[in-house]
Amino acid sequence: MEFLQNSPVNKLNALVADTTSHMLTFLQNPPVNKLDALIALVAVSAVSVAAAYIYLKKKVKGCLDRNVFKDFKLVKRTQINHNSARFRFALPTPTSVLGLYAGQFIRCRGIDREGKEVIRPYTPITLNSDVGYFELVVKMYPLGRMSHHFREMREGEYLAVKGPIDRFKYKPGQARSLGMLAGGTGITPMFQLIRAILENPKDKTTIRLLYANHTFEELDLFASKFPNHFKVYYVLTQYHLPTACLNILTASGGMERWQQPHIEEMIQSHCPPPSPDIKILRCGPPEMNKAMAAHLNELGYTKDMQFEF
Ligand SMILES: Cc1cc2nc3c(=O)[nH]c(=O)nc-3n(C[C@H](O)[C@H](O)[C@H](O)COP(=O)(O)OP(=O)(O)OC[C@H]3O[C@@H](n4cnc5c(N)ncnc54)[C@H](O)[C@@H]3O)c2cc1C
Repeated sequence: MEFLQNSPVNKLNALVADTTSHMLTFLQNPPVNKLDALIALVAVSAVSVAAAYIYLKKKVKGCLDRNVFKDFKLVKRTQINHNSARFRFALPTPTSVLGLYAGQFIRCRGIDREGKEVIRPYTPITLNSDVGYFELVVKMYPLGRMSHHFREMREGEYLAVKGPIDRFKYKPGQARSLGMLAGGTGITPMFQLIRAILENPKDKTTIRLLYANHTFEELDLFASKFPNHFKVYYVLTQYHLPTACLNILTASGGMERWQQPHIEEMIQSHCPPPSPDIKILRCGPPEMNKAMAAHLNELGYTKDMQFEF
């Protein structure tokens, strides 16, 4: 009850009531001179601006706990292809939000095929504007421990989740331009960030994404809707690479697969050039991350200009 009384919404209601009562007094006792009228008008405007400020600044109260795993019910599972699926989890009420901001992710706990506990990070593709549920897109690897848990998961079962985890804190305007290097499911933290930036009309950050994959419908929609802010380059479809290189890029194992000289050329052509006001984000298989860091260092991107999810 005390929480309800002190909640930002209640404070807003109190302010609105206060403003209304001031306005009524103002109307019932019209000011005798212009100075009184001006003072009254300034007071009313100040209260209204404060009310709007509190409303806009109010923090979304999410459903997660940073220290304790909480269970969320799987309500829908949609197979995307032979090894990837979209999982929709219900939040406690239809109006609840998960409470994750751009750049943040969650940790999920599961059981591997040997019955041992396993914990892995995942990035929901939904934002706080999606109420009542959150969604994960998960690629399940044949030998992956958490992959096993997701492969076996059925609708009606619960997933243990904790968070948010925020190693990369994004603030609109923190970089003039973002370059993104993503491979496979490494797209999920990028997707969350791309959505948050493009859906915020005040955020003018430009984004260039180099994605080691085939096309991704949602990204194409963003690219056509925001041509000045967002460009995506698919490594596997836009470059007519020899079959050997395609195999190199699609498969995950082996460092040499990501060390091809043409990858540096792609970075040079499609990412913002090194500068203190840009950031290059990386997320993909470990071998890819390592090789991309080496390429970026070689091209003159300092540590401050890079971030690995
Ligand atoms: C910040 C962050 C967010 C992430 N978000 C998502 C997400 O939204 N969806 C998602 O599907 N994954 C995501 N991942 C990856 C996820 O955390 C796991 O690494 C992945 O699901 C594999 O876990 P596993 O236990 O099944 O595999 P493990 O048991 O750790 O690995 C077993 C084998 O699987 C293969 N493998 C594992 N990971 C990869 C990989 N990334 N690429 C290629 N082969 C691999 C390798 O052959 C490996 O030897 C994210 C990772 C990070 C760091």
